[in-house]
Amino acid sequence: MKIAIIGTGYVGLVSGACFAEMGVDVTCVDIDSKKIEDLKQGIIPIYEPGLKNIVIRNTEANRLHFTTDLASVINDMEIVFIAVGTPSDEKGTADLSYVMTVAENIADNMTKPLLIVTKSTVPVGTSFRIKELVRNRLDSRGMQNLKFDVASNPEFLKEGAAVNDFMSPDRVVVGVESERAEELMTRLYRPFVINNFRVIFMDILSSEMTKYAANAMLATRISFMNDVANLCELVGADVNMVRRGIGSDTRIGRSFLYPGCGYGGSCFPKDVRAFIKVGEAFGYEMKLLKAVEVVNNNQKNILFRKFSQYFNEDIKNKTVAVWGLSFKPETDDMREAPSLTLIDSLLKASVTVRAYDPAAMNEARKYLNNGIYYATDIYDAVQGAHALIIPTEWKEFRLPDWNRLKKSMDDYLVVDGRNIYNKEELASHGFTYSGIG
Ligand SMILES: NC(=O)c1ccc[n+]([C@@H]2O[C@H](COP(=O)([O-])OP(=O)(O)OC[C@H]3O[C@@H](n4cnc5c(N)ncnc54)[C@H](O)[C@@H]3O)[C@@H](O)[C@H]2O)c1
Ligand SMILES: O=c1ccn([C@@H]2O[C@H](COP(=O)(O)OP(=O)(O)O[C@H]3O[C@H](CO)[C@@H](O)[C@H](O)[C@H]3O)[C@@H](O)[C@H]2O)c(=O)[nH]1
Repeated sequence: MKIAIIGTGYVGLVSGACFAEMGVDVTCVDIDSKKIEDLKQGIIPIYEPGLKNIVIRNTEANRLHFTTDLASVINDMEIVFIAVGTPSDEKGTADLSYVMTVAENIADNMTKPLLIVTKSTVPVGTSFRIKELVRNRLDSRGMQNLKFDVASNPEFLKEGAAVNDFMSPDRVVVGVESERAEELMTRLYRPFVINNFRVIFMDILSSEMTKYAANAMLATRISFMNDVANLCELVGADVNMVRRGIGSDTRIGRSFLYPGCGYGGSCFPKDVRAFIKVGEAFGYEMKLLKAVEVVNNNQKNILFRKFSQYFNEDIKNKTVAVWGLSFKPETDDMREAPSLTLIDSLLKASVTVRAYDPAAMNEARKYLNNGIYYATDIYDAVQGAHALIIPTEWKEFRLPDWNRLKKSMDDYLVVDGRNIYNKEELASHGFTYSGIG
């Protein structure tokens, strides 16, 4: 089976590499020629555990190819996936310009029947817009008889665990409107779910809706727990115990109940905004999701507030060590990372920032202007610091040498944005601890 994936970012590259791993002949297409040249040489543009080996192995096996030239490959394909970005526009609506440009490109070059699959996260109705656009452009080329199908196949992988999520999905959601599309997608996904067939076929609108509903539900759980944590702090309850107490109810479940300094990343923030806008477009107010967003924006300021309150707002010219810059561990992705909100507030308050991240330092430089010091490791970051703040829970932060840290710091506040430390233990080393909840 031959497929093309257009857009070689987090989703396109992981999907392409994983499909190739299952024996599919995959061509990854991108307009970024530097990215494509690098990939041909086994240089991976993102930090994603396990990805490099799969890319190199399948490139060497001649099952995974990279090109910038869609036109030269499209007519060899049975399926083409659209996996380009759908960022928020200035109003929070999903910007579909990349998706539509790709659809035009497909329409202007296809000469054989094709299944066009939307993998990007898109507002309900987008796959039908693609269908209409492609049909119109084919007709205007005099190709009224050329048949094609569309399908929706939203992606549910998490960054930092993307390969595993893709290779062993909880489920695969596919929206179709023709038997041919269902047959092709069944054939493509069978190797991933061979012992337990978890492909859920549905209509296209429901499939597009499922993706936003899943992310919105997860974001809602997080904002709910952040509210619960903030109230726990006021009433003197322990949110970690509350989390365990409610998570052991199988109706609630344990995952995605961790309070913190807000959700970030390239998906939850933009998809919650876009889902609210889908509601607006249909005259329906998504009140709950608006609150989810408000809670999250507030939570992203919590680390700065705790630091500032500890020093009675007298923070000018203080020094802060920030451990963890990416929006979550095991990725270098900085999109909408809570660390950005924190560092912005610190710099505005004339606080000196010494930052360290195991993987995202280069990426962080693109998001943060000069004015912060990029430390070589966690110990370098705390030199002369009055406080240590942790927005991201990388594993290497879990068990530091507290005595060594104490000797390097000028004051001893630890603001733990992900509740990875124990208050009593830190107190025994002479630190003042402030977690979430
Ligand atoms: N990142 C995730 O974890 C994740 C998970 C599930 C779904 N999604 C969704 O998948 C989509 C892609 O997200 P991403 O994070 O992989 O994006 P990304 O920004 O990492 O990658 C997008 C890629 O598309 C390329 N591109 C743009 N226009 C192009 C064109 N005309 N032709 C070919 N390539 C083009 C860009 O150069 C870039 O390499 C989004 O809709 C996102 O919401 C993302
Ligand atoms: O209990 C939790 C779980 C997560 N987070 C935060 O939520 C954000 C998102 O985390 P996560 O969902 O693990 O990463 P993403 O890679 O953004 O993945 C989400 O977004 C993707 C893009 O749509 C979807 O495919 C995934 O299913 C969905 O989990 C991060 O800032 C986390 O720190 C919490 O604060 N508490």
